[in-house]
Amino acid sequence: MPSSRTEQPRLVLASASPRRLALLNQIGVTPARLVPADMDETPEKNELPRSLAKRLARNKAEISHRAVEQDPELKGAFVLAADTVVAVGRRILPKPELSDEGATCLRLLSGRAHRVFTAVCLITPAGKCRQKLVETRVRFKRLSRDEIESYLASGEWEGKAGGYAIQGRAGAFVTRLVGSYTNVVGLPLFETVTLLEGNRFPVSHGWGEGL
Ligand SMILES: Cc1cn([C@H]2C[C@H](O)[C@@H](COP(=O)(O)OP(=O)(O)OP(=O)(O)O)O2)c(=O)[nH]c1=O
Repeated sequence: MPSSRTEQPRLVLASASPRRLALLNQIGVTPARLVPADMDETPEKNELPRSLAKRLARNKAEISHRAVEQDPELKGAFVLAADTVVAVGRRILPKPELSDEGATCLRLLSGRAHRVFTAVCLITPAGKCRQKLVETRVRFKRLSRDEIESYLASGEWEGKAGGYAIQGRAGAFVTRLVGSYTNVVGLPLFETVTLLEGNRFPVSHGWGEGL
């Protein structure tokens, strides 16, 4: 319950991703709590990449919101969730855990353009669900067998959508990017701020005290 007129409303981040937390912190937003949603992220039959991202972001937000509403300390907080999907055409790439799967992703991405979709879902204190879907086009250089091998040895791909992390070594594979860079990392900052501010969660309010 806000006690003074300068008090910021509370935000719960429905994510276990350290990248999402770091991106939120980058814009001066500190979640009151992390309440990740544990759920099956398997695509449905014939599900399109953008539909999958939207469905999963919404489900994550709703699961987390239910837990938040049960918690007297958090009840009434905003809940923010996101889901990132990498696709080549209609083909959805996995979040590989095994190096074979990681190699398949990299061979598929090599020398080609692909799309990264991140859906962001915000549940307001009034229980309204607001979503945005952001698309970024990324092109990779042609990857040699050695480059694929040494990237796999780095382990940076594990559990990342499409089997790479643009914020790490794979940044050097990118020959072209159209759209939001932070969208690829997992949380499109421009659109997230627009979503938050459009729903009465001020973000840039206290920026005078920043860097
Ligand atoms: C393409 C790409 C993805 N990723 C990451 C972002 C996400 O963490 C992950 C995509 O999986 P997600 O299912 O979106 O997120 P997650 O399971 O890691 O976290 P949570 O559901 O708890 O929020 O891949 C990068 O870090 N860099 C990249 O370049």
